[in-house]
Amino acid sequence: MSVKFVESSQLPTPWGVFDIHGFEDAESGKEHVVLTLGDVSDGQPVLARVHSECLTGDALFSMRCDCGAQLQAALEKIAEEGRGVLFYLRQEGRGIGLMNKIRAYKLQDEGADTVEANEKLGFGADMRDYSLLKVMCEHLNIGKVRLMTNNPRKVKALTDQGVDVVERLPLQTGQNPHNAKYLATKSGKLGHLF
Ligand SMILES: Nc1nc2c(ncn2[C@@H]2O[C@H](COP(=O)(O)OP(=O)(O)OP(=O)(O)O)[C@@H](O)[C@H]2O)c(=O)[nH]1
Repeated sequence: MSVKFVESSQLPTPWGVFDIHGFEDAESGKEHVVLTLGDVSDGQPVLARVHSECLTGDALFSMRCDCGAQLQAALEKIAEEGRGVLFYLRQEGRGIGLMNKIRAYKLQDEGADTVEANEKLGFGADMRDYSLLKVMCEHLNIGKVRLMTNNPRKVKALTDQGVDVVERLPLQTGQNPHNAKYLATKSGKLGHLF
């Protein structure tokens, strides 16, 4: 594992002043960030969100997915509790990258669902790798989490790396007519729990 901690600083947000921790993967050149609020290293379960980058949803307000709404809801919930962690992983497009995600969108415009579109481009349905979470959790001394997700793969990924997921909290928000088919495919083909 070539992921290394780089530096920490502060990040004021509309929901409070978070700490921001930078990590880089020398092998892939990818840079990731983790936001924390409060003392997350005290051994108590930490309210957590593992979020994969979605430039279109997180930064450009896209309604084709539920990513931006989930990101905001997660930060709000962490702020409400005054303690928690957001792992922001730069695995755009479920790991296929931004340009390929736009190619996949075009195929979806033409009738494919989100899984078929990935496959037509020669990718698996979900190419994400969560193994870097181990280094991040160890660095922050996080051993137990209450995970905000609808995705059972994230629960398994953390558990496989020795992080105890003591609770899964559904994160259902951002549904709209533009993402109805996408969300139905996630629950029908990708095993998302809704
Ligand atoms: N390939 C592809 N990726 C997409 C599409 N729509 C959204 N994404 C990506 O899907 C990922 C969604 O990430 P998350 O919200 O962390 O994960 P999730 O699997 O939806 O699980 P939870 O939100 O935790 O329930 C992001 O990387 C998005 O860029 C799409 O149509 N095709």
